[in-house]
Amino acid sequence: MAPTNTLPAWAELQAHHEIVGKAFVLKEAFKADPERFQKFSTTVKLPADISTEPNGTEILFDFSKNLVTEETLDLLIKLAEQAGLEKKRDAMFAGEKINFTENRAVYHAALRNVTNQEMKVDGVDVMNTKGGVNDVLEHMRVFSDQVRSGEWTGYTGKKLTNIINVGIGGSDLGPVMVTEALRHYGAKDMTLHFVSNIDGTHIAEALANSDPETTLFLIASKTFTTAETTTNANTAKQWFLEKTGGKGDISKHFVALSTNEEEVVKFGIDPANMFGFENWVGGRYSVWSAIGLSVALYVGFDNFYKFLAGAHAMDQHFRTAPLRQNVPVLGGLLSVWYTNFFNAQTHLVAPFDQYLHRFPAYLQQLSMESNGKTITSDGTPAKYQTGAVLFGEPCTNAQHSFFQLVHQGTKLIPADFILAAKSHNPVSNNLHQKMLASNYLAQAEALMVGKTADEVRAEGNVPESLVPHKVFLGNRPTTSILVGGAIGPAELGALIVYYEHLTFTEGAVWDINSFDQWGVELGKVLAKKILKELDEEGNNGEAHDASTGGLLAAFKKYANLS
Ligand SMILES: O=P(O)(O)OC[C@H]1O[C@@H](O)[C@H](O)[C@@H](O)[C@@H]1O
Repeated sequence: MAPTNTLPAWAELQAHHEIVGKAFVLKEAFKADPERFQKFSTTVKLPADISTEPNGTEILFDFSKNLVTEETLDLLIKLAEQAGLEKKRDAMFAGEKINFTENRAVYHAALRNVTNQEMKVDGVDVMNTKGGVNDVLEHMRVFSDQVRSGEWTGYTGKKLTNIINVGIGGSDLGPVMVTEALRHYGAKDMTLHFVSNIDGTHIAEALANSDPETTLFLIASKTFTTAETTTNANTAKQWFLEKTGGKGDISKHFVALSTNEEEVVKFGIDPANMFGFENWVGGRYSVWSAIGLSVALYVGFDNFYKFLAGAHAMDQHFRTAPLRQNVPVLGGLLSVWYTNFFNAQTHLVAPFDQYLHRFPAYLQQLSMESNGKTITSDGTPAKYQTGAVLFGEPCTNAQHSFFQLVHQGTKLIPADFILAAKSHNPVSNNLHQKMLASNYLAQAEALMVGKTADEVRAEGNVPESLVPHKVFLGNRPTTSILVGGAIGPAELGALIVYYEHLTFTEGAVWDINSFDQWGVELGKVLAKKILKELDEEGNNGEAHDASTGGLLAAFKKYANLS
């Protein structure tokens, strides 16, 4: 396609930013238009049979505290249309190979296609084919039921209650985030560990309090060749065999979640205990696949299925809602607006929800591995900014640390705030949840209205020299997401998919391939080479630049390597 910044709507947006965007005062917009909240907010309703609410949970997306007018949204949608967003979306759902640098379809939506719509890649029905989506789901159901009920036992006949997931990147972040988010639904007799880091501390700490008789290892790796995962898995296998004096039965204690049967078998896992998926599932989208087995084990298959169903509901919304009411599209276009026209560099996501404490970390991979790209579809560098730096922490904690910069720093930090109306833990007569909600509301309002010098003075007793320090410029944009019930599996599924398609929308407009990740390769290759050098006697890194060589030599000296 033509470079995004040469599309007619881009120039229109630039002109609109000069005239309207730069001068836009959010609090004035609310005064001028009493309907602004209604006009700029949209509610998505989940099906009742999967929701935490009897009539179906509503999720309200309030975009009204963003620096936009109706004309801004119209122009952004025009840009999306000119960039071919709908065509690209439909191509993804049609199983076309839109991941063109790896010649792969991007079809993780099939994994949560709970209405069993026809979905095909290369003419093959991925849902109902042997070993396809429905078969793997059934395998996951049977296995998770057996482990949870105690029918599947370890080599001494004991129930497996200690689950260790070994995986990294998408094979870790999704399972960790989702099991934490759904802890309320988790089996009370189960302990979960997630080992990802090559730092031996990670596996050592997980094994330290584990009993081999009751431990189940899930070796989670799409490729089954990732250095961290294969090394940690081998260490786990060695530990298991040593601890059981060679009597331990690998087939009862190790299962593989992977696309690579050959490597799984080489490792020593019975293919019958392999839960497969296809290469059209990107690592960062794999929690919906067999990689989500830890979730199914922990919260039970029925809840895992509701998680998929909530995700599917958001897929349906993204596929069918008009762009102007399409929440992931609006979220993505707002990100484009701030990134490309306001020169914002970041995207803050702050869940007002302790269970969602790993949500920002999960979104970092989703967003930054997808859209941290410079090269556009024709192989030339983008002449505009792409992926923002996504960061976040749960609130209210974040308010007591980096929110200083969000309120009074020199940078524009567009922020998303997420809250559930109902807490799973309404302790102290729901006081905590009301305080949480008051902060959720107050932060967005404070960021918008700010505080003028006159308002500071009116508070009295403020020395004039302090006044500028107490001024808040305000006019800082937020999107508020309010889940109408509690965050259960379906609500969580829908929230994740909101961000997936928001990321898709950004990538479609920026004309980049959001589905590869070549940028992670260079460091991996170099690390392999350096690992050999660490063992080579007399090699003091002479082949490297002076800094790398100097550090390598110093490491060898301090670590007593020759
Ligand atoms: O699941 P695998 O094959 O072990 O890969 C883990 C991760 O490996 C990283 O190198 C990739 O950048 C991620 O996208 C991926 O999720």
